[in-house]
Amino acid sequence: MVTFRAGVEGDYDEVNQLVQRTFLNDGAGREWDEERALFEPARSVLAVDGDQVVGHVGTYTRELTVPGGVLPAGFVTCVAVAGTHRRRGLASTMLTRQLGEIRDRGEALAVLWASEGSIYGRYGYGLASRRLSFEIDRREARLDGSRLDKSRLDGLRLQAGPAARHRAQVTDLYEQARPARPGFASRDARWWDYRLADQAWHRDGAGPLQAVVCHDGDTPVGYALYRFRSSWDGSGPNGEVGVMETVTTTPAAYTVLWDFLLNVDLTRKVGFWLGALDEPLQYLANDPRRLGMRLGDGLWARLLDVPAALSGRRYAAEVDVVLEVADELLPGSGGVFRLRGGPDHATCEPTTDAPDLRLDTSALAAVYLGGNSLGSLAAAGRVDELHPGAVAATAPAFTWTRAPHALEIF
Ligand SMILES: CC(=O)SCCNC(=O)CCNC(=O)[C@H](O)C(C)(C)COP(=O)(O)OP(=O)(O)OC[C@H]1O[C@@H](n2cnc3c(N)ncnc32)[C@H](O)[C@@H]1OP(=O)(O)O
Repeated sequence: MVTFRAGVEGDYDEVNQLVQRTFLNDGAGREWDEERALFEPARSVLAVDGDQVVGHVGTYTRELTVPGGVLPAGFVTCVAVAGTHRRRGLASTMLTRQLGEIRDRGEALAVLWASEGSIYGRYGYGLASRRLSFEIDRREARLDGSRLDKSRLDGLRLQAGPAARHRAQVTDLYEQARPARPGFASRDARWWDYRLADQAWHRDGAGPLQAVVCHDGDTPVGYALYRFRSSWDGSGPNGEVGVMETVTTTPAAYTVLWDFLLNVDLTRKVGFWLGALDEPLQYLANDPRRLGMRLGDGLWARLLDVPAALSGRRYAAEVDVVLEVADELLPGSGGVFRLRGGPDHATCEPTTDAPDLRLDTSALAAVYLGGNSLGSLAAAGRVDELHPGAVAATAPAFTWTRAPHALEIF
């Protein structure tokens, strides 16, 4: 019989083996101390059959930047059920129990990256951010010289080398950028150990992790993490630059860093898998089509405490609206709420007033980070307008200056 329990300290190895197997990795040589250090056993839910762990869902305790704020959130990870025990409801039981735990800890929302897009909607998650991936033929693509203000680029200089050597500057820049960008997640020392860990098996044939830091005078203003992959074919050099992330505090730093990444001798391609939907590169390139852009999904979000989540973000325009939120899985998290908000204030409280808009919790999650328009969800029939004009009056408030951007899969 399968039973469920919280994790304990000694569970990591068995959980890791289960996760490696279910993700179709052989697990060989994938012992990873930096990942082990992230494991929060008490936040895991395990399914156990006899003495065997046959299911797991995990949660990391982190902060998530939302429009105009930073909130504690449950970062859901390592959802796995053994092949022998699938489609019997084990994941549903664990994921539901996990959502209760996240809510009871006072975290207003949960976020995750989905292995398959069809899994999480049924648990109230909504696709809240998207990513653009880039596969750039660098002989065809370059930054458009006419858009580069050379006077602003003067005085910027680059310093490159093994990523670990630049850790202090990189972490500092990330902390400066984090509060302003929805989708960014807190990274304490353990998370930086993990991010900068340079496991050979993780390189997928590429070289060691590199950092390039841009300085304006003595001040660091941006960095990129990347790897080179050396390759030669019959016609000569065919190397690649694989960009992991770029974080900048000025537009000039962004331009200089991408100019560097696009102009590495002996390379032909630049890959960037986790770009933002509004990645500035697409507005700087001489020919955006040459950037090989592809749309992908990003963070899925699940609201657990609607008033805390909605009052914890800010709004691009003044809004005063009553929302009826249906939550089939966790009815206690739904209800009717009045949201009053603007660029520098927000309150959200249960109300008995008549609702202006009716939507389910996954539709609200989809617009929560500002990555989807409420009007688009309404066009899909996922928001009911109960008061004429309510969609048009509310949609602009839920947008934000920048698209949400999740920099890393966890
Ligand atoms: C955040 C993350 O970690 S994402 C990673 C998710 N994990 C993986 O992809 C690893 C490989 N897959 C697995 O381990 C399992 O198939 C899981 C965890 C995805 C699902 O576990 P199960 O115990 O089989 O799920 P469960 O029986 O509770 O099914 C719940 C529902 O989800 C559906 N479902 C489950 N897996 C999938 C899937 N891969 N694709 C589409 N639907 C799915 C089921 O059909 C079921 O639907 P229903 O409620 O309409 O009947």
